[in-house]
Amino acid sequence: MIELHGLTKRYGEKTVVDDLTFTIQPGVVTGFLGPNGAGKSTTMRMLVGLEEPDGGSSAVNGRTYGEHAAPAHEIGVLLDAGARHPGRSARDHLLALAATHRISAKRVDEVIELVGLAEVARSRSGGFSLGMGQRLGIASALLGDPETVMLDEPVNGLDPEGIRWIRELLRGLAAEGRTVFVSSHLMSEMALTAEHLIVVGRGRLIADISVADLVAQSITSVRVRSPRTAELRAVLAGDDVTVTTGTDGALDVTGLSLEQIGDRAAAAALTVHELTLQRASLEEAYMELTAHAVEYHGTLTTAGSSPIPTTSATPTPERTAA
Ligand SMILES: Nc1ncnc2c1ncn2[C@@H]1O[C@H](COP(=O)(O)OP(=O)(O)OP(=O)(O)O)[C@@H](O)[C@H]1O
Repeated sequence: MIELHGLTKRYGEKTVVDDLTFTIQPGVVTGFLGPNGAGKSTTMRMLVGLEEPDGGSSAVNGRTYGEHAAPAHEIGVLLDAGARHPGRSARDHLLALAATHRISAKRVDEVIELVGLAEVARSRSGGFSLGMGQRLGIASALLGDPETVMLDEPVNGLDPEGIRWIRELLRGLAAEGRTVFVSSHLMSEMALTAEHLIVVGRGRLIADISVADLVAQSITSVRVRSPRTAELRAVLAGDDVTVTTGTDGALDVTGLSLEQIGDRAAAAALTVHELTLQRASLEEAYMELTAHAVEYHGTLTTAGSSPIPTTSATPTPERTAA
């Protein structure tokens, strides 16, 4: 388990991690999401004592990182896959790490096998591709068979097969009852890997929410199709109701539930050929959550997005029909 209480970090005038409080539970993969510069890496670095917080506290498996006598058995981390001597082989790199915790060479060979580096384990790691480096970083994290695993952007540089492999690996580690905390700025990836999400923007907590709840909150409108569109439009009209017509003639309705629409159509004896909930994709829900927290905008970023909900209890803002 990982616990943060009011964790805060400032660099000069800028607060890059701002009063973060949340708990990462064992048994599920928790995704740590946020735009570039949101403070994810800084948070992770503080959790393992690589940065000193300016406020708040954190604990891994019930104790601060520094209180653990053998931290590699408590928390395995991948923070920088390039952090290795290029002249050393993968095996020697792992043996050196293993020596700090009296971990056996047998365990080194096990993790090499687990991450699929057996064929290149004795070659200079300086020649490794980005993906091979990520695999070596993951092997380092797993070396101590830790209860908690924390990986910063582990899919960086992996090919599709590698991405699928890490997804299954993380889910497997969680299924064994471990705490798995993994950062990404890609919702699409986290949607497939994580069951729970911590979303941050500009150092602040935006959402602490299960993927299932985020999906449930992302219902944005109801699509209804009828051969008597004009009459249906009239019976649905109301102050807080927005009805737009799609190119195929179907109506897209916000402000009424699926049941209310069905009841009104039935009361007016209007035949309905389709009545479906339209959900924003998780990617859209995430973009809405973080719209105001994106620090570095590309030229294609649209202006005037919805306000950010500040807690998990706040529903995803509804997409307004144009
Ligand atoms: N050592 C440092 N000195 C000054 N500013 C820093 C330092 N480390 C990080 N920052 C700043 O802190 C902010 C948060 O950075 P951080 O790397 O934690 O974000 P991130 O969410 O991991 O982003 P990314 O997805 O781009 O890796 C950024 O504005 C970054 O420029």
